[in-house]
Amino acid sequence: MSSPLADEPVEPADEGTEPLTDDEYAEYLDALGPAWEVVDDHHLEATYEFDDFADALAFTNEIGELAEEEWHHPDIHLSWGEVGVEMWSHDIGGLHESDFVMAARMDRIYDGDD
Ligand SMILES: C[C@H](O)[C@H](O)[C@H]1CNC2=NC(N)=NC(=O)C2=N1
Repeated sequence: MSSPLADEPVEPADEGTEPLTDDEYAEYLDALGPAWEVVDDHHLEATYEFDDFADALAFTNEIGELAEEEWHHPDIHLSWGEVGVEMWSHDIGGLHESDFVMAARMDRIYDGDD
């Protein structure tokens, strides 16, 4: 079941915006699925599991299309049966609401609800 966050627009941070603090991002993290964690108060991380490389590659391509549509891009590590994702706002050097929306959108694709 994906998060209502996935229905929010992806509105990347304006230049000069401060990254979210742990208190500020807590509500967004709570709204995401259990796959996601915040690392070093800097980025979101998740690992999605698949039956084989072909399925992992297909998912990689789907989230790549999402990233291009929204012009907000994850770092993706593609392996046999696994896709590792890191999500943060490079322009501000940390986390923004748009990163949590993207994470929820990726969950929705993984869950097949998209
Ligand atoms: C130059 C280009 O607009 C920027 O690099 C955009 C593209 N995609 C992006 N993706 C992410 N995750 N963070 C950014 O700051 C970002 N900025």
